[in-house]
Amino acid sequence: MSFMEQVKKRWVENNTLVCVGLDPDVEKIPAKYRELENPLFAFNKDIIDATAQYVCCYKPQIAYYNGVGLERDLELTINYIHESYPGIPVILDAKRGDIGSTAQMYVKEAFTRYKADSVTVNPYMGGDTLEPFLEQKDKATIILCRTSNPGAVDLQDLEIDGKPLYMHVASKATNSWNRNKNILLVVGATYPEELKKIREVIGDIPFLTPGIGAQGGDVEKAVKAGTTPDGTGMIINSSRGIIYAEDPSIAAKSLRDEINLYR
Ligand SMILES: O=C(O)c1cc(=O)[nH]c(=O)n1[C@@H]1O[C@H](COP(=O)(O)O)[C@@H](O)[C@H]1O
Repeated sequence: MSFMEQVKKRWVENNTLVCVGLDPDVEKIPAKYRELENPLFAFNKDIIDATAQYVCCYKPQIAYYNGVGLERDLELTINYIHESYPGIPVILDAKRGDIGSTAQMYVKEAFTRYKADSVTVNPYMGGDTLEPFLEQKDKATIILCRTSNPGAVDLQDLEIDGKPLYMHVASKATNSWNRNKNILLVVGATYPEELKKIREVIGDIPFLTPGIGAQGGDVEKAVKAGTTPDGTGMIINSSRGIIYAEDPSIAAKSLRDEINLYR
């Protein structure tokens, strides 16, 4: 099953738009895990077992593994999700983007080495850098459009030909780039007005929406602005808000229920 088919199935059958971000900081996880050979994997495994029934996706951020030389923990984590919870797709958050020949290697990294179902990419080097990803018909390419951070305004909001740069990204993603219908857009929950504006022009292309929980985005505003008329169309990510919660299972369930109140 393709990434999109798996996500749509989880949206409906598990009634959830929640994505748990697997961003374990080796300095912040409890001491009992730090002594183990694969500390991040052991930590993630407990989070995954506690939250699987409440999620439509998992999203590990590659820097938490590569940055500390624990890539093996990332491989073990993704394998564990595929083996123990088939049907829950994995987004590798790597925000890649480079000339075609290098992008081919990034494709290998995401889909052959790590066996992710989808990867985040930065489109600001242009359409040719996305091609190697877009050709992977069963995988999804998740393109940064309007990000959740305060500095998103610095460049993404600059007006070109009467509309902000992020709207140009949104229209290319709806038209020329999306011939295989395997694109999603990153639009942050911290900017509900932009979520609404982008939703108005892109039809039912799904959003990956980070920014709730630790970054303070408002769930009600984000859900009302970003969902499609059938109440889906969003993958709403929380990382620190769930993985460091006193009880990650309760935190994931509460987020699912809060989102479901508004869609
Ligand atoms: O592509 C992303 O996932 C992403 C895009 C964006 O605009 N903002 C953003 O926070 N993210 C990622 O989403 C996660 C947010 O983490 P928390 O703030 O802990 O929930 C991190 O993995 C970020 O790298």
